[in-house]
Amino acid sequence: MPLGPYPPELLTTAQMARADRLTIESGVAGMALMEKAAAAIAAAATAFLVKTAGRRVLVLCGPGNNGGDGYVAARILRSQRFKVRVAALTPPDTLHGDARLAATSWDGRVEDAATCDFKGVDLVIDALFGTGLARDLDGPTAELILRLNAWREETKQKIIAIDIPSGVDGTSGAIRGVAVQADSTVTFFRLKCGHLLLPGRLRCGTISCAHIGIRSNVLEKIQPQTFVNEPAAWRDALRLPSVEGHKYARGHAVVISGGASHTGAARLSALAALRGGAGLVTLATPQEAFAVNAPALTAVMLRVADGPAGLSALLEDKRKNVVALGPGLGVGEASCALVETALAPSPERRAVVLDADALTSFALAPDRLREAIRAAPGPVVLTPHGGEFARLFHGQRWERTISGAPISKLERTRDAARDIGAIVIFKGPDTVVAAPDGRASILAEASPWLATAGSGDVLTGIVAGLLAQGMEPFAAASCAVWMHAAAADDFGAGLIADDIIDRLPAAWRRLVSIQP
Ligand SMILES: NC(=O)C1=CN([C@@H]2O[C@H](COP(=O)(O)OP(=O)(O)OC[C@H]3O[C@@H](n4cnc5c(N)ncnc54)[C@H](O)[C@@H]3O)[C@@H](O)[C@H]2O)[C@@H](O)CC1
Ligand SMILES: Nc1ncnc2c1ncn2[C@@H]1O[C@H](COP(=O)(O)OP(=O)(O)O)[C@@H](O)[C@H]1O
Ligand SMILES: [K+]
Repeated sequence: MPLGPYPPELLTTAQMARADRLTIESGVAGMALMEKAAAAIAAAATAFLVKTAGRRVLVLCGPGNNGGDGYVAARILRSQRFKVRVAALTPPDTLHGDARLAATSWDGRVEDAATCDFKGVDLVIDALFGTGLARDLDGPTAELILRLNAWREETKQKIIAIDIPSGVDGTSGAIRGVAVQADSTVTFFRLKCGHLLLPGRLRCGTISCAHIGIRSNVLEKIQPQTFVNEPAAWRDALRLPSVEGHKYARGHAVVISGGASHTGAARLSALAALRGGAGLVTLATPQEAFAVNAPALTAVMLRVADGPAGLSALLEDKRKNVVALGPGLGVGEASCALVETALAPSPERRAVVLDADALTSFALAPDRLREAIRAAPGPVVLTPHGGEFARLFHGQRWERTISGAPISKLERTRDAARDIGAIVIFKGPDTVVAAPDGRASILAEASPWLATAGSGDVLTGIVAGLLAQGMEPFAAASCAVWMHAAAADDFGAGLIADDIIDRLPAAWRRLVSIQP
């Protein structure tokens, strides 16, 4: 995971605007923030130009404060003797507030961005739109961005975006019409959700976050609920084995196997639960699959449990504190009944992890699952991929709000968690974890090699393993997603699901080395 670490909180564009406002109200001049923002951009540009021995910079400025940052950066770069051109979407004398002040600090020529050329340019700074982008881009602005992206493609020259590539929605990561393809993005104070959510993340290039004089105590008023999924967000909730501990102190997870011809998935989950740190893991198998499972297990224990009655009998052992089911389970009423048994009210606060077929089985009856989760005494974690999410939460099909703003994967996950009353891990390249109380995390980066059969089954097991140890459920779900990605990162190219399990100790070592 080469990106980050980033500051922990992620903001919406509205929250970022509030952070700016609160800072300005506290007595810091808007222009002072802009000078610092521009200095960070100029430093990034200089580093790039020195590396490539480039001298000619084109700054594209928009109508708001993002454009303002651009004018100031242009001035700083010219003072460093780079050859700087500025091209603007609107004439500088039509700007307002700090942007106008910033534009007047540039005493060079201002070209019309609609017709400007990129001849001989070594680097473009994209200062068209930042967090104030309010609607889809079209007309000459859209044409300019398409021309800019084509120039980058053709010449292999680079683009640095100020705050966010223009056209990317900072809150949702959606592309509003068209968007700049940047090589590097310098944002301020905190990342915005749209920097990590797809497709926005793919437009940012490398992301860095500069401090511009906004104090972190503004966050006490803003109360962000979304976090970068990095150890800083949950490391202090992690349970490590204690010197006087024993295996039962680390919990006992039960994973339910499918029938004789579908046993591999649950075995992956079971072994991952053990590597995830559960003290004991039992694979509960139907009798018909016993002979298939038995020779394939060593540290994972095996018990026969046929149907709901068999599972109930197994769960009479109160020390079995987590049940995970779904991988290879089969879709249908039999699986619904097993899920309901796992979730059934009992004096213990047993945790339940539902994945794959355990979710799809309720596609036609999500209310039935909602009821069972409501009655469940312990925490419940659902781990859908895109298809499973769509099947289970098909009511949430709207892509935009009435005002036209895109609804993000983050908001859909948060709504789903609230609606169903469980922690939801919405998997994919930008995995989002959301809790019913509104907290959410987004993974900054994961190896695309994770898109391999059985990889999700491993994640299910890691979640179960962490829950077995009594880790707080939202933290456990986020930590599992991070460990899964860290293990894949450690292995590198050519990974299959079994390799993720083998590399979990490397993820543990990284975590153990970080002080809470
Ligand atoms: N004082 C501040 O508030 C600071 C702001 N900063 C910079 O300011 C940016 C935010 O500034 P603004 O809020 O002015 O917003 P932007 O500069 O991102 O854009 C807002 C302007 O674009 C117009 N606009 C929005 N969507 C459009 C569309 N689709 N087509 C055409 N025009 C459109 C709006 O009417 C407005 O004029 C940040 O991204 C950051 O770069 C930084 O300098 C730090 C300090
Ligand atoms: N392109 C990708 N980049 C990074 N991670 C991915 C990508 N595609 C899938 N993943 C991750 O791989 C896992 C796949 O899970 P899932 O779709 O359930 O697979 P399976 O059912 O085969 O186990 C999830 O953790 C998901 O987040
Ligand atoms: K920009």
